[in-house]
Amino acid sequence: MKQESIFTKSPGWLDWYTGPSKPAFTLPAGAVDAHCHVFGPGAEFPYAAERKYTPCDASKAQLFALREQLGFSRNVIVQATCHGADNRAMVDACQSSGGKARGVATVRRTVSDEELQALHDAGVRGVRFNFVKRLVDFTPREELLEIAGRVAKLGWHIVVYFESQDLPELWDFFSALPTIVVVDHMGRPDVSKDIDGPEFALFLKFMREHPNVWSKVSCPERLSVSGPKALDGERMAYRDVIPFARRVVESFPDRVLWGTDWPHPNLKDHMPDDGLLVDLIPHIAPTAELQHKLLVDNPMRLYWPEETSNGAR
Ligand SMILES: O=C(O)c1cc(C(=O)O)oc(=O)c1
Repeated sequence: MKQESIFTKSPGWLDWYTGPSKPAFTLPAGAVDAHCHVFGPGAEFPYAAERKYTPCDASKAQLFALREQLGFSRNVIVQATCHGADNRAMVDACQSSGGKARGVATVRRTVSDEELQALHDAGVRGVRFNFVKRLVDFTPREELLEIAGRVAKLGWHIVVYFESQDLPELWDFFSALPTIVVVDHMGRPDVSKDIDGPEFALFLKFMREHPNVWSKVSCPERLSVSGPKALDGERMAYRDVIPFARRVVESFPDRVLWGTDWPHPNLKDHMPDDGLLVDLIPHIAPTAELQHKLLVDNPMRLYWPEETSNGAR
Protein backbone atom coordinates (compact mmCIF):
# COMPACT_ATOMS: atom_id res chain seq x y z
CA MET A 1 0.00 0.00 0.00
CA LYS A 2 1.29 3.42 -0.89
CA GLN A 3 1.08 6.09 1.77
CA GLU A 4 1.43 9.81 1.41
CA SER A 5 4.90 11.10 2.26
CA ILE A 6 5.40 13.85 4.79
CA PHE A 7 7.37 15.64 2.04
CA THR A 8 5.75 17.45 -0.87
CA LYS A 9 6.76 15.75 -4.10
CA SER A 10 8.36 17.67 -6.96
CA PRO A 11 5.78 19.09 -9.38
CA GLY A 12 4.73 16.49 -11.95
CA TRP A 13 6.30 13.63 -10.00
CA LEU A 14 5.18 10.20 -11.22
CA ASP A 15 4.81 7.46 -8.59
CA TRP A 16 6.01 3.93 -9.31
CA TYR A 17 3.59 1.51 -10.97
CA THR A 18 1.42 -0.48 -8.57
CA GLY A 19 0.59 -4.12 -9.28
CA PRO A 20 3.28 -4.98 -11.85
CA SER A 21 2.54 -7.99 -14.05
CA LYS A 22 4.26 -11.36 -13.66
CA PRO A 23 6.92 -11.50 -16.34
CA ALA A 24 6.37 -14.02 -19.14
CA PHE A 25 10.16 -14.47 -19.20
CA THR A 26 11.34 -16.78 -16.42
CA LEU A 27 14.45 -15.39 -14.82
CA PRO A 28 17.31 -17.83 -14.20
CA ALA A 29 17.60 -19.05 -10.61
CA GLY A 30 19.59 -16.60 -8.50
CA ALA A 31 18.94 -13.54 -10.72
CA VAL A 32 20.03 -10.15 -9.34
CA ASP A 33 18.24 -6.84 -9.91
CA ALA A 34 21.51 -4.88 -9.96
CA HIS A 35 20.14 -1.34 -10.08
CA CYS A 36 17.28 -0.18 -7.90
CA HIS A 37 16.71 2.40 -5.19
CA VAL A 38 14.76 3.05 -2.01
CA PHE A 39 13.25 6.46 -1.27
CA GLY A 40 12.82 7.14 2.43
CA PRO A 41 10.21 6.74 3.68
CA GLY A 42 10.74 10.43 4.31
CA ALA A 43 9.26 10.28 7.82
CA GLU A 44 11.97 7.82 8.85
CA PHE A 45 14.81 8.75 6.51
CA PRO A 46 14.37 12.39 5.48
CA TYR A 47 15.40 13.49 2.01
CA ALA A 48 18.63 15.50 1.87
CA ALA A 49 18.59 19.27 2.05
CA GLU A 50 20.73 19.51 -1.11
CA ARG A 51 18.40 17.25 -3.18
CA LYS A 52 17.35 18.28 -6.68
CA TYR A 53 14.01 16.47 -6.55
CA THR A 54 11.59 15.23 -3.89
CA PRO A 55 10.21 11.79 -4.73
CA CYS A 56 7.30 9.73 -3.48
CA ASP A 57 8.28 7.22 -0.81
CA ALA A 58 9.47 3.81 -1.99
CA SER A 59 10.30 1.61 0.98
CA LYS A 60 12.46 -1.45 1.42
CA ALA A 61 9.34 -3.59 2.00
CA GLN A 62 7.92 -2.38 -1.31
CA LEU A 63 11.24 -3.11 -3.05
CA PHE A 64 11.40 -6.62 -1.58
CA ALA A 65 7.78 -7.26 -2.64
CA LEU A 66 8.73 -6.28 -6.19
CA ARG A 67 11.72 -8.62 -6.06
CA GLU A 68 9.39 -11.51 -5.20
CA GLN A 69 6.78 -10.54 -7.77
CA LEU A 70 9.31 -10.38 -10.60
CA GLY A 71 11.21 -13.51 -9.56
CA PHE A 72 14.57 -11.99 -8.60
CA SER A 73 16.65 -13.45 -5.77
CA ARG A 74 18.66 -10.39 -4.83
CA ASN A 75 18.94 -6.61 -5.18
CA VAL A 76 21.74 -4.09 -5.52
CA ILE A 77 20.43 -0.88 -3.97
CA VAL A 78 22.05 2.24 -5.36
CA GLN A 79 22.03 5.37 -3.24
CA ALA A 80 19.57 7.80 -4.84
CA THR A 81 20.68 11.40 -5.17
CA CYS A 82 17.61 12.64 -3.24
CA HIS A 83 19.32 11.22 -0.13
CA GLY A 84 22.63 12.96 -0.82
CA ALA A 85 25.45 11.34 1.16
CA ASP A 86 23.10 10.21 3.93
CA ASN A 87 23.12 6.49 3.26
CA ARG A 88 20.82 5.44 6.11
CA ALA A 89 17.80 4.39 4.03
CA MET A 90 19.92 2.29 1.67
CA VAL A 91 21.93 0.79 4.55
CA ASP A 92 18.77 -0.02 6.50
CA ALA A 93 17.36 -1.79 3.44
CA CYS A 94 20.56 -3.83 3.00
CA GLN A 95 20.63 -4.75 6.66
CA SER A 96 16.96 -5.83 6.61
CA SER A 97 17.36 -7.98 3.52
CA GLY A 98 18.71 -11.12 5.15
CA GLY A 99 21.80 -10.98 2.93
CA LYS A 100 19.75 -10.56 -0.25
CA ALA A 101 20.83 -6.97 -0.90
CA ARG A 102 24.11 -5.20 -1.41
CA GLY A 103 24.50 -1.45 -1.68
CA VAL A 104 26.27 1.33 -3.54
CA ALA A 105 26.80 4.46 -1.42
CA THR A 106 27.50 8.13 -1.92
CA VAL A 107 30.27 9.50 0.29
CA ARG A 108 32.09 12.79 0.73
CA ARG A 109 35.83 13.13 1.28
CA THR A 110 35.09 13.80 4.98
CA VAL A 111 33.91 10.21 5.48
CA SER A 112 35.99 8.44 8.12
CA ASP A 113 37.59 5.02 7.76
CA GLU A 114 35.28 3.77 10.50
CA GLU A 115 32.25 4.96 8.54
CA LEU A 116 33.50 3.26 5.39
CA GLN A 117 34.03 0.05 7.33
CA ALA A 118 30.50 0.29 8.78
CA LEU A 119 29.13 0.70 5.26
CA HIS A 120 31.12 -2.35 4.17
CA ASP A 121 29.77 -4.37 7.09
CA ALA A 122 26.23 -3.37 6.06
CA GLY A 123 26.82 -4.74 2.56
CA VAL A 124 28.05 -1.74 0.59
CA ARG A 125 30.45 -2.69 -2.18
CA GLY A 126 30.75 0.49 -4.21
CA VAL A 127 30.41 4.26 -4.37
CA ARG A 128 28.61 6.27 -7.00
CA PHE A 129 30.06 9.32 -8.73
CA ASN A 130 27.35 11.31 -10.45
CA PHE A 131 28.02 13.75 -13.29
CA VAL A 132 24.43 14.40 -14.35
CA LYS A 133 24.04 18.11 -13.68
CA ARG A 134 20.28 18.06 -13.09
CA LEU A 135 20.86 15.60 -10.19
CA VAL A 136 23.89 16.82 -8.24
CA ASP A 137 26.20 19.75 -7.60
CA PHE A 138 29.74 19.61 -8.94
CA THR A 139 32.38 17.75 -6.89
CA PRO A 140 36.05 18.49 -7.68
CA ARG A 141 37.83 15.65 -9.46
CA GLU A 142 40.64 15.58 -6.90
CA GLU A 143 38.09 14.90 -4.18
CA LEU A 144 36.62 12.01 -6.17
CA LEU A 145 40.09 10.57 -6.85
CA GLU A 146 40.87 10.69 -3.15
CA ILE A 147 37.65 8.79 -2.38
CA ALA A 148 38.43 6.33 -5.19
CA GLY A 149 41.82 5.53 -3.68
CA ARG A 150 40.28 4.91 -0.28
CA VAL A 151 37.45 2.66 -1.43
CA ALA A 152 39.81 0.71 -3.69
CA LYS A 153 41.47 -0.56 -0.52
CA LEU A 154 38.16 -2.06 0.56
CA GLY A 155 37.85 -3.87 -2.77
CA TRP A 156 34.89 -1.71 -3.78
CA HIS A 157 34.06 -0.50 -7.28
CA ILE A 158 32.89 2.88 -8.57
CA VAL A 159 29.57 3.43 -10.32
CA VAL A 160 29.51 6.41 -12.67
CA TYR A 161 26.46 8.17 -14.07
CA PHE A 162 26.92 10.64 -16.92
CA GLU A 163 25.36 11.80 -20.19
CA SER A 164 26.84 10.47 -23.44
CA GLN A 165 27.93 13.89 -24.68
CA ASP A 166 30.15 14.28 -21.60
CA LEU A 167 32.19 11.09 -22.14
CA PRO A 168 35.02 12.78 -24.11
CA GLU A 169 35.59 15.23 -21.29
CA LEU A 170 35.38 12.54 -18.59
CA TRP A 171 37.47 9.94 -20.44
CA ASP A 172 40.83 10.73 -18.75
CA PHE A 173 39.29 10.99 -15.31
CA PHE A 174 37.55 7.62 -15.70
CA SER A 175 40.78 6.11 -17.04
CA ALA A 176 42.56 7.16 -13.83
CA LEU A 177 40.13 5.31 -11.53
CA PRO A 178 41.87 2.41 -9.78
CA THR A 179 38.86 0.11 -9.43
CA ILE A 180 36.24 -1.63 -11.52
CA VAL A 181 34.08 1.14 -12.99
CA VAL A 182 30.40 0.42 -13.63
CA VAL A 183 28.62 2.77 -16.03
CA ASP A 184 24.97 3.45 -15.29
CA HIS A 185 22.46 2.99 -18.11
CA MET A 186 25.04 2.52 -20.92
CA GLY A 187 26.23 6.09 -20.50
CA ARG A 188 22.83 7.33 -21.65
CA PRO A 189 23.11 7.01 -25.44
CA ASP A 190 20.89 9.11 -27.66
CA VAL A 191 19.03 6.21 -29.25
CA SER A 192 17.59 8.42 -31.96
CA LYS A 193 21.11 8.52 -33.38
CA ASP A 194 22.66 5.77 -35.49
CA ILE A 195 23.88 2.82 -33.40
CA ASP A 196 26.97 2.75 -35.65
CA GLY A 197 27.50 6.51 -35.37
CA PRO A 198 30.43 8.18 -33.57
CA GLU A 199 28.76 8.71 -30.20
CA PHE A 200 27.92 5.10 -29.41
CA ALA A 201 31.12 3.95 -31.09
CA LEU A 202 33.02 6.06 -28.57
CA PHE A 203 31.26 4.33 -25.68
CA LEU A 204 32.04 0.88 -27.10
CA LYS A 205 35.66 1.97 -27.62
CA PHE A 206 35.75 3.16 -24.02
CA MET A 207 34.67 -0.29 -22.84
CA ARG A 208 37.00 -2.07 -25.26
CA GLU A 209 40.05 -0.07 -24.18
CA HIS A 210 39.28 -0.33 -20.46
CA PRO A 211 38.82 -3.94 -19.37
CA ASN A 212 37.89 -2.69 -15.89
CA VAL A 213 34.78 -0.90 -17.22
CA TRP A 214 31.39 -2.59 -16.95
CA SER A 215 27.99 -1.32 -18.06
CA LYS A 216 24.44 -1.59 -16.80
CA VAL A 217 22.18 -2.25 -19.77
CA SER A 218 19.29 -0.71 -17.89
CA CYS A 219 16.75 2.09 -18.18
CA PRO A 220 15.19 1.58 -21.62
CA GLU A 221 12.17 3.49 -20.26
CA ARG A 222 14.45 6.49 -19.68
CA LEU A 223 16.36 6.29 -22.96
CA SER A 224 13.56 5.45 -25.36
CA VAL A 225 12.39 8.11 -27.78
CA SER A 226 9.80 6.20 -29.78
CA GLY A 227 8.58 3.49 -27.38
CA PRO A 228 6.25 1.65 -27.26
CA LYS A 229 5.78 1.97 -23.51
CA ALA A 230 6.01 -1.00 -21.13
CA LEU A 231 2.32 -0.81 -20.35
CA ASP A 232 -0.88 -2.66 -21.26
CA GLY A 233 0.82 -6.01 -21.77
CA GLU A 234 3.43 -4.76 -24.28
CA ARG A 235 6.14 -7.43 -24.10
CA MET A 236 8.52 -5.80 -26.55
CA ALA A 237 8.62 -2.24 -25.31
CA TYR A 238 11.19 0.47 -26.10
CA ARG A 239 12.29 -1.15 -29.35
CA ASP A 240 14.62 1.73 -30.17
CA VAL A 241 16.79 0.93 -27.12
CA ILE A 242 17.02 -2.84 -27.64
CA PRO A 243 19.76 -2.80 -30.35
CA PHE A 244 21.99 -0.60 -28.19
CA ALA A 245 21.65 -2.80 -25.12
CA ARG A 246 22.06 -5.95 -27.17
CA ARG A 247 25.25 -4.61 -28.76
CA VAL A 248 26.77 -4.01 -25.33
CA VAL A 249 25.70 -7.44 -24.01
CA GLU A 250 27.04 -9.28 -27.05
CA SER A 251 30.29 -7.30 -27.14
CA PHE A 252 31.08 -7.51 -23.42
CA PRO A 253 29.09 -10.45 -22.03
CA ASP A 254 31.21 -10.71 -18.88
CA ARG A 255 30.95 -7.02 -17.97
CA VAL A 256 27.23 -6.26 -18.09
CA LEU A 257 24.57 -5.94 -15.40
CA TRP A 258 20.81 -5.47 -15.56
CA GLY A 259 18.47 -3.67 -13.18
CA THR A 260 14.90 -2.45 -13.04
CA ASP A 261 15.81 1.07 -11.87
CA TRP A 262 12.71 0.88 -9.65
CA PRO A 263 11.18 3.25 -8.49
CA HIS A 264 12.31 5.09 -11.66
CA PRO A 265 13.16 8.58 -10.41
CA ASN A 266 12.27 11.59 -12.55
CA LEU A 267 10.40 9.92 -15.38
CA LYS A 268 8.16 12.54 -16.91
CA ASP A 269 5.97 10.68 -19.38
CA HIS A 270 4.79 7.41 -17.82
CA MET A 271 5.72 4.79 -15.26
CA PRO A 272 6.58 1.39 -16.72
CA ASP A 273 5.08 -1.90 -15.56
CA ASP A 274 8.23 -3.52 -14.14
CA GLY A 275 7.07 -7.01 -15.16
CA LEU A 276 7.12 -5.88 -18.79
CA LEU A 277 10.64 -4.46 -18.33
CA VAL A 278 11.79 -7.96 -17.36
CA ASP A 279 10.24 -9.24 -20.58
CA LEU A 280 12.74 -7.15 -22.54
CA ILE A 281 15.68 -9.17 -21.20
CA PRO A 282 15.52 -12.00 -23.79
CA HIS A 283 15.58 -9.36 -26.54
CA ILE A 284 18.81 -7.82 -25.27
CA ALA A 285 20.40 -11.09 -24.12
CA PRO A 286 19.05 -13.61 -26.60
CA THR A 287 20.68 -16.84 -25.37
CA ALA A 288 20.41 -18.66 -22.06
CA GLU A 289 24.18 -18.29 -21.64
CA LEU A 290 24.09 -14.50 -22.07
CA GLN A 291 21.10 -14.26 -19.75
CA HIS A 292 22.91 -16.22 -17.06
CA LYS A 293 26.01 -14.03 -17.27
CA LEU A 294 23.96 -10.82 -17.23
CA LEU A 295 21.64 -11.75 -14.40
CA VAL A 296 23.61 -14.17 -12.22
CA ASP A 297 27.33 -14.68 -12.91
CA ASN A 298 28.35 -11.04 -13.37
CA PRO A 299 26.46 -9.45 -10.46
CA MET A 300 27.44 -12.32 -8.19
CA ARG A 301 31.15 -11.85 -9.05
CA LEU A 302 30.89 -8.15 -8.31
CA TYR A 303 28.65 -8.10 -5.24
CA TRP A 304 28.85 -11.56 -3.65
CA PRO A 305 32.34 -12.74 -4.71
CA GLU A 306 32.64 -14.85 -1.58
CA GLU A 307 29.82 -17.03 -2.94
CA THR A 308 31.45 -17.55 -6.34
CA SER A 309 34.56 -19.50 -7.28
CA ASN A 310 36.21 -16.47 -8.93
CA GLY A 311 35.43 -12.96 -7.71
CA ALA A 312 35.67 -9.92 -9.96
CA ARG A 313 39.23 -9.04 -9.09
O1 LIG B 1 18.06 9.80 -14.46
C1 LIG B 1 17.68 9.98 -13.28
O2 LIG B 1 16.94 10.91 -12.92
C2 LIG B 1 18.22 9.07 -12.24
C3 LIG B 1 18.32 9.54 -10.93
C4 LIG B 1 18.91 8.75 -9.98
C5 LIG B 1 19.14 9.25 -8.64
O3 LIG B 1 18.57 10.27 -8.29
O4 LIG B 1 19.93 8.59 -7.92
O5 LIG B 1 19.34 7.51 -10.28
C6 LIG B 1 19.22 6.98 -11.56
O6 LIG B 1 19.65 5.84 -11.75
C7 LIG B 1 18.64 7.79 -12.55
